[in-house]
Amino acid sequence: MNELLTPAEMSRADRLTIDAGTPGIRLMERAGRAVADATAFRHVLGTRVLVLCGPGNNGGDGFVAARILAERGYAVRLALLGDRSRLSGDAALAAAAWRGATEPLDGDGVVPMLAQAGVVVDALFGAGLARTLEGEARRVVEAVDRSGRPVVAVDLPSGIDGRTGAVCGAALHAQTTVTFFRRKPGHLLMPGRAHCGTVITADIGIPDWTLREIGPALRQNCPALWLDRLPAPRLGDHKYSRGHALVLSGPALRTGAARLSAEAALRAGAGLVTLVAPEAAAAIAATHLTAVMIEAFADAAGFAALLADPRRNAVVLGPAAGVGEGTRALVAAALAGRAGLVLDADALTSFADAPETLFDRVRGRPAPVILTPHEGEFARLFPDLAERAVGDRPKTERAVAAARRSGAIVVLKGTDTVVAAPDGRAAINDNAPPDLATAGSGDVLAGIAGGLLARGLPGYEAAAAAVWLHGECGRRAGPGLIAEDLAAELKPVLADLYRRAALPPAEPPPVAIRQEGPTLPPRRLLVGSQDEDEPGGTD
Ligand SMILES: NC(=O)C1=CN([C@@H]2O[C@H](COP(=O)(O)OP(=O)(O)OC[C@H]3O[C@@H](n4cnc5c(N)ncnc54)[C@H](OP(=O)(O)O)[C@@H]3O)[C@@H](O)[C@H]2O)[C@@H](O)CC1
Ligand SMILES: Nc1ncnc2c1ncn2[C@@H]1O[C@H](COP(=O)(O)OP(=O)(O)O)[C@@H](O)[C@H]1O
Ligand SMILES: [K+]
Repeated sequence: MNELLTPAEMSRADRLTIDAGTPGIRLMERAGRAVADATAFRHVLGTRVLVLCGPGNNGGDGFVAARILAERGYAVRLALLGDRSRLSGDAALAAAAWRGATEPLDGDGVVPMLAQAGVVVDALFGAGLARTLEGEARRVVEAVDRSGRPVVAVDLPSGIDGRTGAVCGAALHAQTTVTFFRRKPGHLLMPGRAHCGTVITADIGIPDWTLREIGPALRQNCPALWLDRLPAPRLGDHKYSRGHALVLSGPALRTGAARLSAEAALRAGAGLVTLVAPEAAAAIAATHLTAVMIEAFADAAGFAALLADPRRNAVVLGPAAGVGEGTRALVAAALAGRAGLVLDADALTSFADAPETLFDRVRGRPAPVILTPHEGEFARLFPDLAERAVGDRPKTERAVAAARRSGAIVVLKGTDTVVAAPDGRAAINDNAPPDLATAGSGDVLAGIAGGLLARGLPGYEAAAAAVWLHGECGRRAGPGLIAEDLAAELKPVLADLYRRAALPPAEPPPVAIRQEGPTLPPRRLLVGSQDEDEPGGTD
């Protein structure tokens, strides 16, 4: 269930299913029924429902939902953007089965309709949104948003680009979004994610084999991607078999960032962690660290000598390391060695003037390199791929392009952190709370990634697991968290993961929407992971 389908890939899944014998109208019936279920789940009988339909199949789903809700006894009012005679295909069939009135829809007329509505079903535009909203379509979307009425969005909140998560001129904010078969990148990428509310993924009868044909590259970051590479400690393990991570400290007054990384690497399960520091910094760090060991070095040659022991299999370099030639030399020394490498913060910024000199050393290196830039650092290394430079190119594509260019695993951080590999794999993370936007939180992430490299995880899996674990730690630590709180949360988070890994494989997910028969009670739907209070929890 963690595959993400672009609208083009979804339309291919649709086409493959239809070609294999399921009529399109049946898919639309199930989609509309899922929307009706989700609406009825949150809004009791007696709520006035306003269904706003657009000119395509998204509108067709709206006609079906309207019919089913009316059959269930809801007072339903339906308005259509554009001319009914221009509806075609399945949408025309769905409209023909709607027995109520079809009112015209425009920016002025919708205002009194909204005043009477208890809930709005947004079936204006979904996967087929093709350009910036303008004219009446835009005025309607803006009026609905201004009204503050709860919105159940069909597939996507109208105005959100399903491929990129971008707002195309204007976009609704939904309380619930019901999508079909698999989520779309726009449900996870910002700002789309902030418009979706709770995302429900309904099974409408598209078979999983279509995914094999399509081969989607994008995933939601979740344990299924990497849990098999993260075994619980085993009988017979000893600390050296669990790997040894080195974390580079900054100078005397800047040791905190590396200490955060080092403790996180140890909590993530590296058998040993050594903080390596210039003399004066080592003395200061020594007053703060216990299980983390400390070694001092004088210069890049001394640092390289510390890496010579092949058991030292992971290095974290960058947090508060300082920007300039000194850090560049340390990065070069680390890249010349055989350890897996996490380059963060100053280790990235130090190459802003000549990123190719970094990438030249990364490409073809046998051990993995993980780069963990936030958007600012990313723009320094990949100016042509920066958010501001690329218009509507989504974060996923920018991260994959950067991974291909650099030869590294790229973790492009933010609310919607993307992990990308040079081979084109990419995962979008959605479990991180905004509380993580606090000083030092990125240092903890770099440390977790380094700890997982030390444990032997491959680069992509280490990076994706680190991002997810970091998000879970943030959720557990909760509001008011500071970076110091995060690493300790790895204990319960890992305990839970190991328990999960030891369980027998899960039952296949329940069929979401019953296809025929009476339409009354809401049925089980498949719900996004963050939404335990939705109908997925009932049956
Ligand atoms: N795929 C599946 O498996 C299933 C898909 N299903 C449903 O179908 C939906 C996709 O349907 P879709 O392809 O007809 O696209 P949709 O979102 O209705 O929009 C197209 C219409 O909008 C118009 N239009 C576009 N942009 C515009 C703008 N800015 N401003 C104004 N107009 C604009 C565009 O006009 P045109 O570009 O042709 O001028 C066209 O008329 C999908 O989201 C899901 O809900 C389900 O039924 C179950 C199975
Ligand atoms: N609004 C947010 N929601 C979720 N995670 C966030 C948010 N803002 C930042 N983060 C996460 O917090 C971390 C911040 O890292 P970074 O910007 O390097 O900060 P620092 O350098 O202070 O450690 C990253 O992992 C980022 O993904
Ligand atoms: K919609």
